[in-house]
Amino acid sequence: SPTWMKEDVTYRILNYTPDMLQADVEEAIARAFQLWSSVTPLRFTRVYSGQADIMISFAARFHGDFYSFDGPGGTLAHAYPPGSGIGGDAHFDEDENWTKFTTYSVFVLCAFLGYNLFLVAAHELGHSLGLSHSNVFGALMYPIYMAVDTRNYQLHQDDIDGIQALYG
Ligand SMILES: CC(C)C[C@H](C(=O)NO)C(=O)N[C@@H](CC(N)=O)C(=O)NCc1cccc(N)c1
Ligand SMILES: [Zn+2]
Repeated sequence: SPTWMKEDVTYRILNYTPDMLQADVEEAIARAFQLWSSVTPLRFTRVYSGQADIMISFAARFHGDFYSFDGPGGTLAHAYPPGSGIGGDAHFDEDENWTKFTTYSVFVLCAFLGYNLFLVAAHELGHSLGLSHSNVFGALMYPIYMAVDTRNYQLHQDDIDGIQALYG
């Protein structure tokens, strides 16, 4: 599978979801990148203009590529494997409710607040780095989202093995 042929990879946040504070979006994305940089030689640098390797955006329905989003639920986001142009880019479905909380958060009394952006971003960035889905239940790259406590989230060994097979 394709990988970035360099250790320094740039990313740019093109727009924001109205569901969260911009600072919380930026922190969720930065923490998601840190998960992967902590187990690879990769370094991620945020840029604020021009072309970045990984362009991050929120959009709904048709958004200019061949994979339109589907409204609330269903597909939450998608990301392209490493490459030029759209390669590496990650798109998040704006019709989802994005949050920094998880159902384990003390702030959540009962209602399901939505999808944790850090968790989904960590999964999507796995794709942006070249990982495909895992069949290991509990792995970050498992195809189905599971709300877990994200306060001190650790990559599953399967995720570490996968990314180190590409960049170790
Ligand atoms: C065929 C793909 C475009 C599906 C899409 C996905 O895998 N994106 O990476 C997706 O949004 N899958 C949903 C499946 C679902 N609605 O349960 C998902 O939760 N993926 C994100 C995710 C986030 C965090 C953890 C895990 N394991 C999966
Ligand atoms: Zn996925």
